[in-house]
Amino acid sequence: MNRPTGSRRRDSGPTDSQARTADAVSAIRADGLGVSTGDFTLLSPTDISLDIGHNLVIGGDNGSGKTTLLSALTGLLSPTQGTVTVCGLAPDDRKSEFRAAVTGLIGRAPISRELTVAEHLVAIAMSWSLREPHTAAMRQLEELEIDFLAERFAHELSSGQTQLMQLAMVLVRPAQLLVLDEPEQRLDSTRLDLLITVLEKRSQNGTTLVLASHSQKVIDRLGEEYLPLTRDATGLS
Ligand SMILES: Nc1ncnc2c1ncn2[C@@H]1O[C@H](COP(=O)(O)OP(=O)(O)OP(=O)(O)O)[C@@H](O)[C@H]1O
Repeated sequence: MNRPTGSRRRDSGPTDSQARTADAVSAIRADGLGVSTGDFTLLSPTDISLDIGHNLVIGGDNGSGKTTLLSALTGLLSPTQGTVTVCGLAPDDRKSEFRAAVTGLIGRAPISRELTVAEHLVAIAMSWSLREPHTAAMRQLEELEIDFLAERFAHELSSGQTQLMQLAMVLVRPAQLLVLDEPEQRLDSTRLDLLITVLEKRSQNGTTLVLASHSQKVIDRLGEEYLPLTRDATGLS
């Protein structure tokens, strides 16, 4: 059974309003959540109890089930055993109530060759009815220090710049809970420090972060709760 290895909560804890909300609903409640296909285990049974306003980093070796777990938490994949709620809802990425509460980056988000970097973010900001979508888009690009790429087409970027753009596409819209799969991918150490600072700010503003990561820096700075996944014997091939 996978379980978090104990709490490393911030001294300050959640704000009063977060605590009140947490009384009513958890960020994540998973009991024996598992995924298997035939006799092969993708994710061994996993328990998670995470309060709103706290962060979870999921670690573990390659193939231990991190992406599978994030996919189950975001409704991209259905668990084959156990139960799970996220922000009090059954994960279903086609339900507008769930999409309003939970967003994330798992793998690559689709991009259009017809749109510039800024236009991708403006489209997302408009779809979430942000009042000044262009301003919101530019602010987000500035926060990740890629505003100089605003007028480039999205397919004209380096791999690290593409990663930052994809993170910006997720960060530009509001969400209670943010799920990121190995956000450190393809980032140099300066950009990784910047990303961690941006995520710390989101966390301080009340967003719950759920990250999978191989980066010790991410684990140390964002992993209030740490869940190292292990593969079940039946998962070894
Ligand atoms: N579509 C699939 N069908 C069958 N098995 C799969 C599928 N996707 C992943 N797996 C297997 O499930 C297990 C967990 O994969 P997963 O991608 O969740 O691991 P991970 O911890 O995210 O790995 P990494 O650190 O390499 O990203 C692996 O053994 C993998 O080979």
